[in-house]
Amino acid sequence: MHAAHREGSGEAGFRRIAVVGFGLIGASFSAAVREAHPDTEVLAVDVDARTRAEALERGWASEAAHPDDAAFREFVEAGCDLAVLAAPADALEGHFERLASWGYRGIVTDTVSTKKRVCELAARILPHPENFVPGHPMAGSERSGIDGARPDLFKGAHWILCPDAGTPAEHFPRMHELITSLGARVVVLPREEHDEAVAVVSHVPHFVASSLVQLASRHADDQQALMRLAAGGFKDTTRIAAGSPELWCGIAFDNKDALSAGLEEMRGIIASFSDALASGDRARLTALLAEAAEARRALPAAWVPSTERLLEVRIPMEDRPGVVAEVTTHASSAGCNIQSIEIDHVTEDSAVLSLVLTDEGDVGQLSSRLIDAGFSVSFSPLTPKEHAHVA
Ligand SMILES: NC(=O)C1=CN([C@@H]2O[C@H](COP(=O)(O)OP(=O)(O)OC[C@H]3O[C@@H](n4cnc5c(N)ncnc54)[C@H](O)[C@@H]3O)[C@@H](O)[C@H]2O)C=CC1
Ligand SMILES: O=C(O)C(=O)Cc1ccc(O)cc1
Repeated sequence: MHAAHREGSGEAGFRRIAVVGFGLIGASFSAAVREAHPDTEVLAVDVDARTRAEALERGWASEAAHPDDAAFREFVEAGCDLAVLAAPADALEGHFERLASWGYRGIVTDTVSTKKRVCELAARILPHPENFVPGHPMAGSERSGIDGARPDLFKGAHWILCPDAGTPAEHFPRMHELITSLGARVVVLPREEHDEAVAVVSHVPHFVASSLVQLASRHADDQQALMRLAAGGFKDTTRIAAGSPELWCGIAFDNKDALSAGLEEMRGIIASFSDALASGDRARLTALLAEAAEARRALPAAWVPSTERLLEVRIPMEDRPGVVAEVTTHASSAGCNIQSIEIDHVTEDSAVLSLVLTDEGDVGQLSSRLIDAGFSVSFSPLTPKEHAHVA
C-alpha cells in the first residue's frame, strides 16, 4: 500500500534535518517542512547571526548554529538523518569536509543550481558518496536571504533529483516523499545532463533578462522616465534580472561551457530576427514569431495534482542500487509524473518497485523503454477507493 503524504502528520519521514545555508532556498525549504511536518527538528546552520535569530523567531528551525559551533557537530552526531546543503556553491566543499570528518552516514542533498562541481566534490570528499542525492529546486525568486523566503515557494514547482546507479534504493522514495509533501513534483535527471539542460531554461534566460535591462538602461537619458514607460511585457521578461549578481556570476562560471554555447546560439537567434527585418522578409519574421508564440502557449499551466486516472506500475526487481534511478529517469524523460513511489520487499534480495503515475506524459513510451531495458512491467489503473490511500 502506498503511504499517504504525511502532510500535517508531524514527521517528514526524516526526524532531524540540518539545513546549511538558511537563505531564500534553505529557509523556504525549512518553513515548508515545519508547516507540513511540525514535529521535524530542523537545525538552521548559517554564517549570519541575524539569519539564525530570524530562523528561530519564525519557528522555521528548532535550533540554530554557526557552521563552526559545536552545536552543528552535536546535532549531526546525535542522529541527523538528512543534511540539506542550501548555501552558495562555493561554501559546499567546506561542508562536505565537515560532514566527512564527523563520520556522517545519513542522506546528503543540495540545492545548488549546477551539478558538475558539487558532484565532483561529493565524490572526492564524502566517505559514502552514494548517500549524496543531488537536488535542484526549479523555483526561487529574484530576492535573497531569509527575508525573501516563504513556506509556499515550492508549491507547484519542479524539483530535480539526480540519483544514479550507486544510490541506495530506499533513498529516492524517501526524498520523493519529502519533496512531494511540500507541494513540489520531482523530476529525475541524470546528473551528467543536468547542467546543459538548465543552461537553456534557466541560465541563458537570466543573462538575456539582464541584457534587456542593460539595453533599456543605455537608452535612458532619464532612466526613471524611460522605465516608467515599461509595460507588463518588459517587467515579465526581466524580473529575474534583479537577482543577486554574486549568485549569478558563480552560476555562470560553474556552467561556463553550456552557458557560453547557449548565449552563442541566442546570438544566432537574434540575428535571424534582425536579418529577416533587414531583408524585408515579412514571411520569415512572422514565421519566427509564430513558432515562438505557439511554443509559449503550449507551456503547461500550473500543476494541479490529479486525484483521478492514476495508474499503478509494478516492476519486480532485484533489490539492488541503480534500478530506482533507471526507472525514474525513464519515467521523467517520458514526461510521466510519479505521484508516489514505494519498494515492497518480497524476499531478502528481491522486491517490487511500485509507482503511482498521474495521467501526464507518454505511458506507452515509458512502457516500451522499460521493456527494452529488460524490466517486466505491469500497469493497472487505481480504483477510486485506492485513490483515497494515495492522494
Ligand atoms: N535564488 C534562487 O532562486 C535559487 C537558488 N538556488 C541555489 O540554492 C543555493 C542558495 O541560494 P539562495 O538561497 O538564493 O541564496 P541566499 O543568498 O538567499 O542564501 C544563502 C545563505 O547562505 C548563507 N551562507 C553563506 N555562506 C555560508 C556558509 N559557508 N555556511 C553556511 N551558510 C552560509 C548566507 O548567510 C545566506 O543566508 C545556491 O547554491 C543557489 O544556486 C537554487 C534554486 C533557486
Ligand atoms: O525566479 C525565478 O523564477 C527563478 O527561476 C529562480 C531560479 C534561480 C536559480 C535556479 O537555479 C532556479 C530557479
